[in-house]
Parts: sequence; C-alpha cells; structure tokens
Amino acid sequence: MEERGSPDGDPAWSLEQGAEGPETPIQVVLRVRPMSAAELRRGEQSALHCSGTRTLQVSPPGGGPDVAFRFGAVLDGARTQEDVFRACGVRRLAELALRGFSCTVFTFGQTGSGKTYTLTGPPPQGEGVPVPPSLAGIMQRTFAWLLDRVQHLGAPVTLHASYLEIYNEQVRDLLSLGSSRPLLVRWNKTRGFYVEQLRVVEFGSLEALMELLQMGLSRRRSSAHTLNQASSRSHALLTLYVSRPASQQMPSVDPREPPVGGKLCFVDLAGSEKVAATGSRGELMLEANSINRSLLALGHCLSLLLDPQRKQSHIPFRDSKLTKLLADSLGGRGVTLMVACVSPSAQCLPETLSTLRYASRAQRVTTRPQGPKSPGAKQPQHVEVEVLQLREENRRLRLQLDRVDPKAPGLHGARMAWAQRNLYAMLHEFMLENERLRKEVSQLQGSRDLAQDEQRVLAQQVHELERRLLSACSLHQPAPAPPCPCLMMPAAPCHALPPLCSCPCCHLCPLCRAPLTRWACLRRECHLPQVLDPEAHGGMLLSARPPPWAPPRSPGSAKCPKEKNHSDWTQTQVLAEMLTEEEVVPSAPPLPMGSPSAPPVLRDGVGVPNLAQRLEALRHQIGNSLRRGQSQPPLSEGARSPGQDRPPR
Ligand SMILES: Nc1ncnc2c1ncn2[C@@H]1O[C@H](COP(=O)(O)OP(=O)(O)OP(=O)(O)O)[C@@H](O)[C@H]1O
Repeated sequence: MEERGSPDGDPAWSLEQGAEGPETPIQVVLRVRPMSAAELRRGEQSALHCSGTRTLQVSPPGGGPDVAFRFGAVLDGARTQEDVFRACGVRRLAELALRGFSCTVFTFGQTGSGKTYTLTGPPPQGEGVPVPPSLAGIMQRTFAWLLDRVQHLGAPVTLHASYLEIYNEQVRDLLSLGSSRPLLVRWNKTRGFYVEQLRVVEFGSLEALMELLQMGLSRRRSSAHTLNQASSRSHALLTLYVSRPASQQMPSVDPREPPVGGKLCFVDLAGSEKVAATGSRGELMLEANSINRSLLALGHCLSLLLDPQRKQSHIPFRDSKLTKLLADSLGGRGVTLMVACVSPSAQCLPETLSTLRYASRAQRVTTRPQGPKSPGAKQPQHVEVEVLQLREENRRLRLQLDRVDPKAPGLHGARMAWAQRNLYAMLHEFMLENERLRKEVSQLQGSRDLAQDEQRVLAQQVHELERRLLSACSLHQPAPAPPCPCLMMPAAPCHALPPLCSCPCCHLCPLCRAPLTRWACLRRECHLPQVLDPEAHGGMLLSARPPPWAPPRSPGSAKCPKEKNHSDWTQTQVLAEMLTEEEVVPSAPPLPMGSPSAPPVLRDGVGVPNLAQRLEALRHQIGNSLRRGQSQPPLSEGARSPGQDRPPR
C-alpha cells in the first residue's frame, strides 16, 4: 500500500521550509477492524463497506439510503498492521519531528474498536509469549524507523521519552520510579500546557525505548467489560522528544524542562462507551463517566475550532486534562494525524456513526505548524497580550462559576459537587498561572530598565574617558597636526610621536598592514612622509570622526566603513555591543546591584569584564600620556605646560 504524505507533491511537506507553515488540516485515517469472534458468534452483520481507498459506505440495517464518509484513507479489516503504518504516513511525521516540529498521532473510537491494537498491537497472549513482529503497531514501527533514521543522519540527535496516563481526570506518570502520585498540568508561555514533574527519560537504542513502552503499557489501567476483555480505562500519551545539538537550536531555559526541539506524541484515547452496553458498574462506571466527559470536552473543542471566529477567541481547552494536553495538537502549531477506529458490526452502528461524525469534524480543523523557536524569543509585549487574554478567560470562568446556582434544577448531588469542584480547581489553577505571568512581566520590565540605566552609565563613562584622552593627546601634539590616514584619530598620536599611538583602529598599520605592537607601527619612520601627506586623507573634522573606541575599519578598505556622527556612536546599545562584541539583550535576568563607584557589570559576567578592561586600558593610556606630557619639554611654541592644562582625574 502506498504511503500517504510522501515528500513529493505533498503540500504539507513544505512545512519544513518555513518557521510557520500554512493552515494544515488534521489528517484523518479510518480503520475498520475485522469482525471479532464474539460478534461472529452472535451472528452480527456488517453495516460498513469500503468503496475505494478513501470512502466508507454505511448501510443502515433496516434498509434506508446509504451514507458515505470520505477520509484521507479508509482501511478495511483485511489491512495488515504494516499497511496501516504506511497508509497513515507516520514516517513523514517522524521526519518532521526530527526537523523540530511538534507532531501528534491519536486514535479515537468506541471501546473495543481497535485503537490500542492499531497503536501498540495486541497484548501478549501469556507470560513470556512475544507478540509476532507482524502484529506490532504504529508505535513500535515508528520507533524502529526513527532510530534507524537517527543512526544514518550523520548528525548527533538526542532522544527522550515520557509516558503518562489521564485516569479519572488525574495525570499519572507511567515511567515514574517511585509510587505514581497525581501530577499537575500547568501552563507557561514557552511550553503551553505541560505536566509538572513528569519524568523524561533519555534513551539511545530501540531496545531501551521498547522497554519504556512495555513499562508504561504494563502500568496503564485496564479492565474487562462486555465489549472488551482488556479495555483501557485511561487516555495514554507517549511523547518522544527529538533534540539537535546546541549549535542548531536554543538550549532550554530550565534544565528540568524537556529539551527544546521536535516532538512526536502518540495518544491512545480510552474508548467512549455506553454504560448500558458495557454493563459497567461501580468503579467501571465512574471510569466510563470520566472517559466520556473528557471525550465530550474534546468534541466540544473540535466543534468550536471549526468556527474561524471562535478559533480566534476562546476555545475551552481548560475543560479537561485531555484537551489541555492536546490543545497544541488540535488548535495550535502541531501537525496532527487522527486514526479513527470503528467496528463493522451493525450492532455498534450508533457509536460508529458518532465516531464517523467526530472524525469528519476533526478533518476540517486546521493547525498552523511551526518550526522550533527559541524559548526566550517572546518579547514582553507578547507576554502582556497573553496576560490580557488570560484575564479575559479568568473573567469568563468567574461568570461560569457565578452561574452555578445551587438551587438550579438538574444540578444537585454528585453532579453539583463535581461541577463546583472542577470549576473551583480550574479557577484556582488559572489564577496561579495569571499571578506567575504578572510576576514574569514585571521582572522583564525591571531587567529592561536596569539594562537601560546601565547602558546610560557606561556611555557617560566612555564619553568622559574619550574627552580626557583627546585632551591628553592634545598636550603633545605638534601644531598643526595632520590627520591620520585611517581617519580615526589625529595623525600625530598615531605615527609621529612614538610610543603614544593609541588609535584602536590601527591594529594593523593602514599603510604596510604590519601588526602594530603596542598599537604603534614599528616601521612608522619609513612612511611618515606618506602619513603626513595631506592628500592621503579626506579633511574630516574631528567632531565628525568616530571616537577612539569605534570598531576598526576592514583591512584593505580605503574609506571608513560608514561615517557616523558622534551622537550615533554614543547610542548606548551600539556602544555596548561594539565594546562587548555581543548583543545586549534587554530582557535578560536582572543585574546584581553594585556600589555606584564599582565598575559596571553586565549580566552573565561576560560582556562587562571585557568592557571594564577596555575602559581600564583607556584610563591607563590617559595616565601614560599625561605622564609623558609632564616629562617632555614643550614641543613647540604655544604648547601649554602639562601642569597648566591637566585634565581632571
Ligand atoms: N485490526 C484488528 N485485527 C484483529 N484484531 C483486532 C483488530 N483490532 C482490534 N482487534 C482486537 O479487538 C479487541 C479490542 O481491541 P482494542 O483493545 O485495541 O480496542 P480499544 O479500542 O483500544 O478498546 P478500549 O477503548 O476499550 O481500550 C482486542 O482483542 C484486539 O486484539
């Protein structure tokens, strides 16, 4: 069977070419499982007929017109696990994950329709009885393909995995080392919704990954009921994180966070069930109610996502843990594939029709896949917009809460308690998030203000030192001083008066290109006449020249790179960047506070020591030139005595 979504001719493949791709619909593949032994025993008839590779024909048992449904691919009961793997195009998703996209495969359908079978294959038939490789599901096949691909990539790739289940609206870690207690679902601006303290395990081989899968599968809740002997009672999410070396991506801000990079998530949803049909009682019934409620919330989000106007505003992803964790896959920046599973039996037709409608709706939902982004890329304004949106949602939730009238008909007993518990929990969680965001915004603003203050102080110091340097130089300068050919400083300090050359632009001698020792050209005598030739340089005024700390001209260039006036050069950002040779990021964490007289210190301790050293060098130079000025006799008439015109210290 041909693989869908192959790179050639598939518009979705162009995703990899841009940071944010076009609107991409959720891909839906429909799988009809074969009649089960029990269904055959009961003599049930098939109500489904696959006509072609993309259309499913539904024939109601009592006659009546057929109904047709079209999907990306329709696979009948004769299709093997390998056919399904190929038809779903999961290799394409894995490839996209390797390129930094966030991809999701989820199975959906009634209980007993074959979701778990499709994703992970049948359960082992006994202790130590291995499942034949031909029955391996989409997950094992994708794992094998991915690890093989990584091996042949020729570039280092790091792989991590996490595995969780949502059982009775509580998140549990299926890979936890100790006892598994419920984990909180949180939200932040870089990760969206995420599970706090979820164990993320690094693995390097297919065997290690298979072990993690088996560990999770064996811990996942399952029970027997009328329609399925091994029915999953929870939604399970296994996520693979693919990260490339630091040179190809930004590192994660928090070492406890999973690495930033591509993601491939497999979601095995618990099946919807009619409690009357499955005969669930007690705990089974509670589980069934919880499963149905979260699937209802998922369906509600899908319906709203279909409405372009609603999509822009509020989608109630917070209504359940499942919708929170699938928010990005459904309405966000992920690439998503849904495998809808149905039973062919006419007895299951109402549930099958419900699945088909659900799946039809899902394939009209679009996402905007987006490549990897730096975690710190968001600007404070974006955070503020998010805070505003969250406040609006907060207000809506309060309204919802107010509307829960204890005397309202139909809202009493357990339902009432459930509604209140959930709304209060949601509200509480939401307010905590809001509070965190507010703190973050004010921290960002504080750090930006500090950085600006700091840049102002540095600019003033450099300006002052520059002034002192120029005034010190003028003490020994023969009048009139011909300008230096490099146009960065008067010529006299550069070549005529050794060893006074202090022009930082002359790392190479502009005439002979020889490296300058102590910033003075060793062969200055031989080209002194050229230097002193007034034709060799444009008559640039000192006030129009960049200050001494301006960057050197590119070797071989006859002109200064770009003429800037003095105020341009003292623009604080430009200044700090040139001196430290790195970008000054206004949103970096706040600076440590120092005494006002202490030399300025930039964040991370990298830039400013550099800057401070340069300032120190400038100070040193001024001192030297002053000392020389004091010890030398006046060079010409009209030259002032050093004591007379000593620059302030
Ligand atoms: N394509 C198939 N070929 C053969 N057997 C299948 C197929 N699909 C499902 N089955 C069998 O049907 C039964 C139910 O399948 P499965 O447990 O995967 O359903 P499910 O949708 O995950 O159910 P639940 O939601 O209750 O967990 C299992 O015994 C499984 O082996």
